Amino acid sequence: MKQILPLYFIMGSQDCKLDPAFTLTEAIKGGITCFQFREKGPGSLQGTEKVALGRKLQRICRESNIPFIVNDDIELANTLQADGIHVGQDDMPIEEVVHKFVGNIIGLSVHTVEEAKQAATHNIDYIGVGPIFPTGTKKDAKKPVGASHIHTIRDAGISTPIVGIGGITKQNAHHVIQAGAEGISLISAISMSDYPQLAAKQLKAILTLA
Ligand SMILES: Cc1ncsc1CCOP(=O)(O)O
Ligand SMILES: C=C1C=NC(C)=NC1=N
Ligand SMILES: [Mg+2]
Repeated sequence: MKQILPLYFIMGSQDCKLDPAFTLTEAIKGGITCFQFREKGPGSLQGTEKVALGRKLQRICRESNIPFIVNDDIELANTLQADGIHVGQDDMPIEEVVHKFVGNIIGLSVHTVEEAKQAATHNIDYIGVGPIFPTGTKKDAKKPVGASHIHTIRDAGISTPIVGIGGITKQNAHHVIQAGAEGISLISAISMSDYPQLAAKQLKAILTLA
């Protein structure tokens, strides 16, 4: 997980300023360590178009040995033989995901310390803790918890690998690492950039300095 979590890019076509394949290719050149295909919400693709884009982005990841993770959709994750799946608290119960998902990386969204404690009782590879900062990308995001919440989770004795998520930019990314997260996961800081390779490079540099 240590190699995978540092700079965890998440994107769907609905989040993308430029062409998704171009943005992903550039982000990989810029040093992302993991990619999550999250085709969801207003303006996202459905059905065969969603599968086709997933396959296209998975191919780009495979060429560079970057783990390809699918958000929420276990049928899609199994159809694509994705490396991992990420589910939310109100998606398929984690016991069912562990049982049904054929790949090997399982991630879970976590907001409260209680949810983090629950997650630690399952064989989960990482938890996505957030939203850390205010975000406009996820319409139904919960109240921002601040980077200190990661510290609180660590103080509760939870050692599950953590990526922070929500409103993370090159200006605030260091707070997330200093609070005890293994990495940062983000959408718009790269997906809305005119220069996704530079955006990824700058975020990666901050991680090494944090
Ligand atoms: C998927 C998700 N979960 C909590 S906040 C969020 C959106 C993160 O997007 P951004 O990095 O653009 O704030
Ligand atoms: C909601 C999410 C939280 N964390 C991660 C890593 N991905 C997500 N889709
Ligand atoms: Mg979800």
